[in-house]
Amino acid sequence: MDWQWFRTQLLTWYGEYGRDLPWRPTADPYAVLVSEFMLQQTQVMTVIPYYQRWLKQLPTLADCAQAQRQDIFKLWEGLGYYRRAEYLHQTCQMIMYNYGGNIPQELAILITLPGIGRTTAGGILSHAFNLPLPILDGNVQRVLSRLFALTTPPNRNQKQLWHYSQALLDPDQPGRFNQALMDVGAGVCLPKVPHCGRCPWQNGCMGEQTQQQHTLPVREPAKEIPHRTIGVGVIWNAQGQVLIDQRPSTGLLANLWEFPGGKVEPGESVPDCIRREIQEELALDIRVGAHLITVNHRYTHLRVTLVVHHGFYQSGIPELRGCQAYAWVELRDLSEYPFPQANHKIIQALATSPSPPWPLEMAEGRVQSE
Ligand SMILES: Nc1nc2c([nH]c(=O)n2[C@H]2C[C@H](O)[C@@H](COP(=O)(O)OP(=O)(O)OP(=O)(O)O)O2)c(=O)[nH]1
Ligand SMILES: [Mg+2]
Repeated sequence: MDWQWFRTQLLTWYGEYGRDLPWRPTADPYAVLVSEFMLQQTQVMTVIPYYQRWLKQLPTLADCAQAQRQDIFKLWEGLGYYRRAEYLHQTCQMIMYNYGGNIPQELAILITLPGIGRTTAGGILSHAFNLPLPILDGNVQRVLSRLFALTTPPNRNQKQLWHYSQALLDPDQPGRFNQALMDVGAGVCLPKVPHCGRCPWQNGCMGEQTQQQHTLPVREPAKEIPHRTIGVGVIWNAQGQVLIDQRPSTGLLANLWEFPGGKVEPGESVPDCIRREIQEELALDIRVGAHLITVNHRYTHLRVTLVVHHGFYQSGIPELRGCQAYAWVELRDLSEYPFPQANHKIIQALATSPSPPWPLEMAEGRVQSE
């Protein structure tokens, strides 16, 4: 295989068509680290404003290490996969306290840090330190599967894919090479419609030569995503504040705030579910009132239908039974807390209903879907 041909083709193409992205010109390893975390599972266009805001508020690794958890989550809100925010925070703290504030330049060490897998480590080391380490995210897996006509589904073919990513990599300009490879994946070798006519590797692509560019990579049949109906209560107290709680530090949507509630059990009505959940999670007695909104939302591994009712505090002192913290807050202060994506519609519905004191039971229910 003439690896040099692939390198020259790609880097020449990149010089002309490479994207102008805010993290590309930087030589600051911390800025590269932030960009790599944000780009895990998230598209470039979505990441850009988050990246810029993050570096404005936390310009150095030390700033990030010392930041409050709450501020970290707030800066990440809306970007999804919130685990990444927590890992990035922890990683910066570990680099600060265990490695004197310098990002370790050894792959074997770097991948021991929270949230850093081989691809993220390769991205950081090649970009920030120009070390010859390959990457293999979803886009790269697709490009390589086509380029070498690999007919095994990528999730069962990791070893071979890593091998190709390493073999192709330009040892002199690994940072540029990896960036260019990502641009091919994001702009040319697209999942549904590969633009082979614009590809720097067209003449060397075994997938195209065998007319498999539309069928590769081979996908394994997708699993059904389970669906759950969730009863959710917006509980009001006599001061016109509403009750929110912070989800546990592990599991789905860890550390985010929510309106208390949970899964409706078989045969249970939604109001019964809300009463039970608030008893189970916070040990409070409430009365359930009018329906506020129903929101359908799809997370990566779960689809939920949130059936939201108003509710009224009756009695009890909150106990933290299934959550980390709780707070009674004014409606206008809700925006200070990081919530799951699906909650924006709930908060919007609250903002457009009349403010308390008002006959809460009379509130009109509205149904809204995806
Ligand atoms: N309670 C609640 N759940 C929400 C909100 N927003 C949101 O996306 N959800 C999602 C997160 C979860 O996938 C689901 C709630 O399920 P859960 O995991 O809390 O269920 P649960 O209380 O029955 O807990 P468990 O018995 O499974 O531990 O709904 C919200 O404001 N309140
Ligand atoms: Mg719950």
